[in-house]
Amino acid sequence: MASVRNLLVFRQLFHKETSTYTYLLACKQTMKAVLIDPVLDCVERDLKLLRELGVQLVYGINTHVHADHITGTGKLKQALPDCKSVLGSKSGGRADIFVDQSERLKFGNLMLECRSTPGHTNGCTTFVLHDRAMAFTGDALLVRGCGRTDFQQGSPSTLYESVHSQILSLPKHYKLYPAHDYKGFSVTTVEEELAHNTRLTKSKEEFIKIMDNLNLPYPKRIDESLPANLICGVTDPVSS
Ligand SMILES: N[C@@H](CCC(=O)N[C@@H](CSS)C(=O)NCC(=O)O)C(=O)O
Ligand SMILES: [Fe+2]
Repeated sequence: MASVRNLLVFRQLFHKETSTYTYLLACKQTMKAVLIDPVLDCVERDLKLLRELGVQLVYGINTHVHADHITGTGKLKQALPDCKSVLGSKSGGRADIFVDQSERLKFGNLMLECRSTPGHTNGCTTFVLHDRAMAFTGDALLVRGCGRTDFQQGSPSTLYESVHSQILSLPKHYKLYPAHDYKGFSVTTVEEELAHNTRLTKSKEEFIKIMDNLNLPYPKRIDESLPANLICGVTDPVSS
């Protein structure tokens, strides 16, 4: 039997317009796959890649209800009826499977641990692949930054606690993969972020001040994205 280190097919995909990363993970022994944070505009690209790699999508996972783009999970489910959508239970949106702290999602012989990391939104979830020392942090932690806390259910105090207790407490060598990057980065590690994160290396009081004064413009597509993502990115209510 192949060692777990050789079991993973991994692809990091990018949506340029919203600087969103989508991750494809698949088990080489069973060819079962998951997509983390697929984007509606990129569903054809992702379906083609799944076909080319010969893998079967079992879960379309959203790390949270996104505010800047529409999720691809609803459209993927229409194309691949065996695929189930996954969302954190406190998200307030629709999905086939709701996950909570410490639950596990199995795909073939690989498994993701779900860690609740609220603060950017209530339902934000980080997915950890311990076998490969990788974590998918959504918008809770970005490379050298973090998700904003000024809309949805944002709370700087909650985000600070979440990131420190659930992400930066992982072993130092763990690789961290964010849902977005605006500065040209693709991946980081726990060790790097503990040393160099421009916000989360500060005290909690300083962090709250920084977050309360970001003054970022709202995402351009927020008005269409939020309502669509609450129903899995599709307007047909039967196909969540
Ligand atoms: N300009 C982009 C939106 C940029 C943005 O607000 N990004 C979010 C993540 S998507 S909810 C964020 O948390 N950013 C944190 C930061 O420090 O930049 C657009 O118009 O789509
Ligand atoms: Fe977000």
